[in-house]
Order: sequence, then structure tokens, then C-alpha cells
Amino acid sequence: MNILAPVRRDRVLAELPQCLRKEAALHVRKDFHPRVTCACQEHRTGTVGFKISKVIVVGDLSVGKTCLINRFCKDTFDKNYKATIGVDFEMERFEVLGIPFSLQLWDTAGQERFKCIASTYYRGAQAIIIVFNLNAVASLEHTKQWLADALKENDPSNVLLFLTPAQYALMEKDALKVAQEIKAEYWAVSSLTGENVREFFFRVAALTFEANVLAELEKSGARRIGDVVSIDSDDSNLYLTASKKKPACCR
Ligand SMILES: Nc1nc2c(ncn2[C@@H]2O[C@H](COP(=O)(O)OP(=O)(O)OP(=O)(O)O)[C@@H](O)[C@H]2O)c(=O)[nH]1
Repeated sequence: MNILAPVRRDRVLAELPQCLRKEAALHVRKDFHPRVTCACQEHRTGTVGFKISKVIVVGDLSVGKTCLINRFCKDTFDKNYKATIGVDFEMERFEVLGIPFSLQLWDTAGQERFKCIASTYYRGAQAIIIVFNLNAVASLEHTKQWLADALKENDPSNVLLFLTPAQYALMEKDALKVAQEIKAEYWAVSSLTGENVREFFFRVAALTFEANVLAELEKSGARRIGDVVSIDSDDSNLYLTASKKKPACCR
């Protein structure tokens, strides 16, 4: 029995969504990694289609975390502030290169008194979205602390980072600098108008999917006895690959 809702037609990704700013991007490749494309074509993505990947959204109070998630998942915007108490989450189902892929988007509380509840949900994140408000200088300064707290519960080499001002204003230069320092991909979005919100979450889904498929290939490759395992460097990412005979598209 399939208990998951079917993938909505507007959640289908046939191509890799591009980054917003090349100077602060996780990678700038035009297409998915060739091994990922090849694995999807051959339906060699293992458990990726059945897994649910966790994405946590952190940042100061009232910077717009809930609004960002609600704009993408429900296409709504509420101008009245209601503090998140502890955590909340939304499920989003995608289809990436023909493979189903699910993201669980965790909205966490920014208020100090709820932070200890929220932080117990940080573990197991595959992507971290740090939201700040371009109108509030302190919220940008606090991004590094939010990152440090989130990384205490996660393996830093295994998470994708995104830095997102939820409201347009000044200070973009400073924000880009911080994104580069913490190696996060920068996305300016507006939950009020919806600008870049869909593009942003598609990019999060695509890069998380790509990382999952590569990890799955690495696992199955490493399991095969006799395979020669080598390290490939591709842009800023390292991929562990088994160098056994592969179809041309996988090389
Ligand atoms: N103009 C504008 N206002 C926004 C935007 N995003 C959020 N807001 C406003 O900012 C306030 C806080 O938004 P929330 O999404 O509730 O903030 P939060 O980060 O989830 O807050 P906590 O739950 O306390 O951590 C609300 O009054 C929103 O209407 C935006 O893109 N533009």
C-alpha cells in the first residue's frame, strides 16, 4: 500500500535548477552529476526513492522561517507574526529525474526560550537553511552561531548549507560574504511576493537528491568485492567512486 501522497505535477524536476549567485553557490554545474543522471536512467538509485530527507530551517526569531516554508508548501503569506513553539514540519514530495524524492522541512523556533526544544530536532539533517533578515544586522551576525548549533548534531561533511534572507533590503554584500565564509549557497527570497521561493526549494531538493544518489552509488560501489575505489574531485565536492567498467554516460 502506498501511504505517501502522489507527486504534484508542479514538483517534477527534469533538470538541475541553477544557483542564484555564482559567487556563493554549492556548485555551478549546469547539469546533475553524470553519475546521478546515469543511475536515474538505469533505475540504480537504491533506496533514495523510499527515503525521506530532513531539512532544518533555523535562524533568529521573526526572521521569516515559517513564512518561507508556508509560501512554498501552501502558497500563503501571513503578515501577522505568530512565534513557532518548538518545531513544526511540512512534507514535500518531488520527482527528480523520474525518481520520487521526499523532503521533510522542519520549521524551528527562533525564540531563545524554545530553542532547547527545537535543537533536539536538528539531528539527521541533510540540509540546513539558515534564514536571516536583511533589515536586521544582528540576525546576519547570528547565522554562524545557528550553524554551529546545528552542526553539533550533524556531520559537517554531510550537510548542504543555504543562507537565505527572507526579506529584501540592503546589506546583500555582507550577506554574500558570510555565505562564502560558511560555504553556504546564497538565496535572496521574498515570502511576501513569492520571488525566488520555488526556485530556492527546487534547488534544495535537487542538490539533496544528488547527494543522496551519490552516497547510494558510493555504498553499492564500495560493497562490490574487487572494485577499485578512487576519489574524484568535481568542483568543490569530493565523490567516492568505484572504477569498475561503467557505461559511457557514467564515466
Ligand atoms: N515584508 C516581508 N515580511 C516578511 C517576510 N517573511 C516574513 N515576514 C514577516 O516577518 C514576521 C515573522 O515571520 P515568521 O515567518 O513568523 O518568523 P519566524 O522566523 O518563523 O519566527 P519564529 O517562529 O519566532 O522563529 C511576520 O510578521 C511576517 O509577516 C517577507 O518576505 N517580506
